[in-house]
Amino acid sequence: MTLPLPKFSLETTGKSVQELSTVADLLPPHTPVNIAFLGNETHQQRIQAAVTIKALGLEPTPILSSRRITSKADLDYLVGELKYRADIKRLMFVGGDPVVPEGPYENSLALFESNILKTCDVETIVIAGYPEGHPHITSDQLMAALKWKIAFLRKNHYKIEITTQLAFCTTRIIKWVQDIRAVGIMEPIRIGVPCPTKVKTIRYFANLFGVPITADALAHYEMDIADEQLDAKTDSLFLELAQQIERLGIKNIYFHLYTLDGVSKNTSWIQNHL
Ligand SMILES: NC(=O)C1=CN([C@@H]2O[C@H](COP(=O)(O)OP(=O)(O)OC[C@H]3O[C@@H](n4cnc5c(N)ncnc54)[C@H](O)[C@@H]3O)[C@@H](O)[C@H]2O)C=CC1
Ligand SMILES: Nc1nc(=O)c2c([nH]1)NC[C@@H]1CN(c3ccc(C(=O)N[C@@H](CCC(=O)O)C(=O)O)cc3)CN21
Repeated sequence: MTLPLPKFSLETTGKSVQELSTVADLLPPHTPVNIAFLGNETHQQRIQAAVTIKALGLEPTPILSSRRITSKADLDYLVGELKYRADIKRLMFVGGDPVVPEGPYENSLALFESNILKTCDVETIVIAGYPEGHPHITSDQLMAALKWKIAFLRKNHYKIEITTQLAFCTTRIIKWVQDIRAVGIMEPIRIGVPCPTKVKTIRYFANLFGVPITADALAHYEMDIADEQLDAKTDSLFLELAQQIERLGIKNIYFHLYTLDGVSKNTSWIQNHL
């Protein structure tokens, strides 16, 4: 079965970026690769990851976690190095997990209002979407913030993309996409779904990110029968999403692949579905 993965993007971390070399030759040139902003990694790792991704002919998309940026100098240093050393064209902004911000930026709205966007001179700004909601932020709050960010970025003439949090439930994903389109947000949406990954790993990250594992997800991933050490499947979720999106005539939808057991594990899976 060939699944539709046109123009997909991937996510990596500082410590696992080297693994990308195993798939780089298979990927379309300039495939966007997000660099997760993890609390236990350093700016050096994030910058090196961007340099590595660029050298592989792919497009680094560093994520800035607003709440983990400790000062304006910290922000200027990180973004300056990403621009200078990896010539980044894309940057993703998220609120970030710390309950109390570690510096002056409470959320991505605050980062937008600093002058970082002007100084970093990137073409595409990516913001987050939450098809399954967020454990600490209400849907109304998320929608208000999304509208604010879109209006701000449109006014400032950026290319905009929305990349979603890990999501498992086709019904909720489709409903969320329709809600976004219904308020006139027609920009590209990359739906964040996991590649085949150990059931144990999926449960761990879903719990960490506050994404519920519904009955729908259990069925789509065959997680209801799977051993914790076996891989959860992904094909039926992909196919069903793609079919529904096509049937409903929703345009500008892509997939963002989370390779939570490491990208080298998913090399042949990605290759088979390109
Ligand atoms: N999608 C992803 O790949 C990632 C998502 N996150 C999650 O994203 C959340 C929100 O990110 P965005 O949608 O970019 O938010 P945002 O920065 O655009 O803010 C949206 C609204 O949520 C509030 N908010 C943001 N972070 C919060 C938090 N940790 N606790 C309570 N309220 C918060 C903001 O004040 C604002 O009202 C983060 O808190 C984090 O849990 C974090 C890292 C990566
Ligand atoms: N609320 C929230 N916080 C986050 O930090 C976050 C999200 N949501 N949503 C998705 C992204 C993806 N994130 C992550 C976080 C950790 C790994 C990670 O540790 N990966 C392992 C790879 C696999 C392995 O070999 O086991 C690594 O070592 O990099 C990957 C993606 C973080 N992200």
